[in-house]
Amino acid sequence: MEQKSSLGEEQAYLDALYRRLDGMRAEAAARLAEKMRESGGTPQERSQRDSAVTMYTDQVAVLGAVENGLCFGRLDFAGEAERRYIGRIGVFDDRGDYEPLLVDWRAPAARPFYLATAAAPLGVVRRRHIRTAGRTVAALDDEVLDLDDAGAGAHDLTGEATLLAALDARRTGRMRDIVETIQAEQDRIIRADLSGTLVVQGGPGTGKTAVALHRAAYLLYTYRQQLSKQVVLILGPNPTFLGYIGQVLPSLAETGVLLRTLGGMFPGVNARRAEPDEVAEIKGRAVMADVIAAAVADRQRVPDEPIEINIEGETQLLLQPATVRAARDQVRRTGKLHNLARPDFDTEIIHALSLQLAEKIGTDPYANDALGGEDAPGDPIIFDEADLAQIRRELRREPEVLAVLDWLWPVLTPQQIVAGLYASLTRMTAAASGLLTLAEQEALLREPKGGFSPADVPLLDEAAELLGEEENTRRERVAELERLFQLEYAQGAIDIALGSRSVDLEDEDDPELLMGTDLLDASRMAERQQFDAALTAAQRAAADRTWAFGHVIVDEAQELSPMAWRLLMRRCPSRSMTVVGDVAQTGDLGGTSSWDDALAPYLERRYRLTELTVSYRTPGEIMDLAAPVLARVNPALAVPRAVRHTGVRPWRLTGDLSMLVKAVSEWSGDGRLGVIVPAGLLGAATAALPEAASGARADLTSPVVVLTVRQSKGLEFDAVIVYDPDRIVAESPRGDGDLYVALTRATQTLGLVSPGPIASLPD
Ligand SMILES: Nc1ncnc2c1ncn2[C@@H]1O[C@H](COP(=O)(O)OP(=O)(O)OP(=O)(O)O)[C@@H](O)[C@H]1O
Repeated sequence: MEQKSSLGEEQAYLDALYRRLDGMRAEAAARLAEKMRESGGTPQERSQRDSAVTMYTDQVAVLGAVENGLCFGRLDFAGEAERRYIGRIGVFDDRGDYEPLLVDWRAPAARPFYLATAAAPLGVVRRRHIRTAGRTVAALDDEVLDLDDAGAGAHDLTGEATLLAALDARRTGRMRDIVETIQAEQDRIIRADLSGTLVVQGGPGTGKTAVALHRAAYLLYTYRQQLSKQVVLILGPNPTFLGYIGQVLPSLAETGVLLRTLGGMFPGVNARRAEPDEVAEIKGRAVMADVIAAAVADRQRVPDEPIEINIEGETQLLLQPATVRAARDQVRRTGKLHNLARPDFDTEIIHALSLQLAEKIGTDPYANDALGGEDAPGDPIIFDEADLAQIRRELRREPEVLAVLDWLWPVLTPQQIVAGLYASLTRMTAAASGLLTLAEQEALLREPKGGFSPADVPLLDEAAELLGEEENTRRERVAELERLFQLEYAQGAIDIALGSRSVDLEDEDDPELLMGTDLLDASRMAERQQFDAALTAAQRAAADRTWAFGHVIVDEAQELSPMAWRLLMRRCPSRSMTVVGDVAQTGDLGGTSSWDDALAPYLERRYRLTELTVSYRTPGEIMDLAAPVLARVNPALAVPRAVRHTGVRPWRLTGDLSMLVKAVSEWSGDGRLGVIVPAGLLGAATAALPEAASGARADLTSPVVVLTVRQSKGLEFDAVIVYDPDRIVAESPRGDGDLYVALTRATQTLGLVSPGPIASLPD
């Protein structure tokens, strides 16, 4: 009875909240439409109008994103009968004195919702979880924070019933936000200080990714002024993963974040080339910074023999190796970057050539005499400074001189340095001898066609740092990107006006690929804004290789190579970072098994390490099976405590791929099944299961998905079948870590299919 009246009471409150939300939406949409209709005006007016369009577009997006689960909690405080409703955004009454109707979950006033316990109630007497379906209240879970209950419950879970309902829910192939059930240990990380580097170590399913995303939302809310200008970067391991998490931030009403993989961190390059793990490992080594530096230095040539240069087809000058060496050393001493130093090098060489030319003309007055040889030789000519300047100007126009300068000190792009290295063993050896073995150097050689791999990106970045960009190249690139972004931006504004949402997901494909509305509309609108584009800070950051982010969040951070860390640290000079990962799950050969090893070069030990200890994903029965594998990977790491047991032990079948096919066809679950196979069997397994989605860009919303361990990283499925665990272990030096990852992807059930007895797992 009491429950029923409470439901009615909460429904009435919810109805009022949604009415207010509808009102706010209508208002924002009307303002946006009005601003979009305006045209003309002074440049300043146009720029103000564009800022307003950006602001209202954001507002419409935010208000659209909070439809589901707008309000999910209520706190009742002791004494003064105060109540606070907690939700996705803050909502104020539009009448009277603007009473808060809903407190944003990120506001300090909402914190007791996540932290209050019976032992430390923070003034709260009751915490209510309001579960909704659309705009209807579906259920209420009350916790009375009573000291008599303090210490009860195995895990001190907050809102246990709501949490378990969320954990038991079928997976959709897209990650959901956890804003309704954030646990205390997670809340402390989400709201940790912005400054400094925070490392979050946690076993599989402890909510690291969820925490990282909510932290981004929290930081943007709390430090909006600062971070909306400087942008928060979230770096994830692969495009599938970014697709998986891509909806979380918009559902939390945050769009001002840049999501990227390492392969997308060099503007203008879409690094998707596949390569063997062993090759990626070599490219990730710290010593590659020296190899790239040597490769740049190697392009500053000193010839073995004097170079003959013909001036106007008649006078021959000789450029001596010693002259070139002296010029090169002189220019190197200035410390300027390679491309930016080229004019200095030109000056040195032209100066030397001009003296030579002057001397030639001076001692042979007929040399340049158009009449030639009739007159008697005169006295040597003395050149003054103006004559010499004239000679230098002429030399700078001589095609042969220019060609020689280009050969001795070419202006280069980072792509030319890196691809040039891979294209020639001579170049490779010149740069890498003493740093890499000959076999390693040879392993890096490759066909020039086919683009770059993700492991090349830190090398391109390193080269860019050493080359320096010529201002006009940079300006041209930014202009081109601005043009594309104007188009995207215009499209985004139209999409939002039509009520759909857009995410700033990494665009792996054609950046001009527009969806939804008519391209013409978008380009017309882009034209209108040609001169005063309202690029968002995130868009600017995406286009600018040297952008310094306000905060960087790295997920699956254990996979980053030393070279990748180097790139990332350059993008985050403030070292305000959240580094999230599990050193037991490292799969990449260039990744780390120790946070100290990875971070010491930049931070020494000045980082805060915190741990997540409870696994929300993986049931106890599966965690028990995985525990001995973890002990082999790193006995010092604790097995996360599973938050729930399902009563279903992992099952096993013996047989080959046909047995796997049978097991998949007999799977009767109505959620999603992940089939994890050794990398060497992906092709065969995909062929055997033609209905399943598969591979690097698998559609995770399909009922059955076939993946390698690497591809399954960070993902989860209702049920998982792992095929041939021993082969997974045997395939890589990090095989035990891989098996640990594979075993811990299921939220409900795990099955093992193997051609024989499984040596890598206990019976
Ligand atoms: N407080 C919570 N409330 C509800 N669900 C949660 C909570 N914390 C974590 N989860 C859920 O547990 C699952 C695992 O979370 P997540 O993927 O963030 O873990 P992870 O530590 O990143 O795992 P992995 O190391 O395997 O990548 C997700 O479905 C997530 O939504």
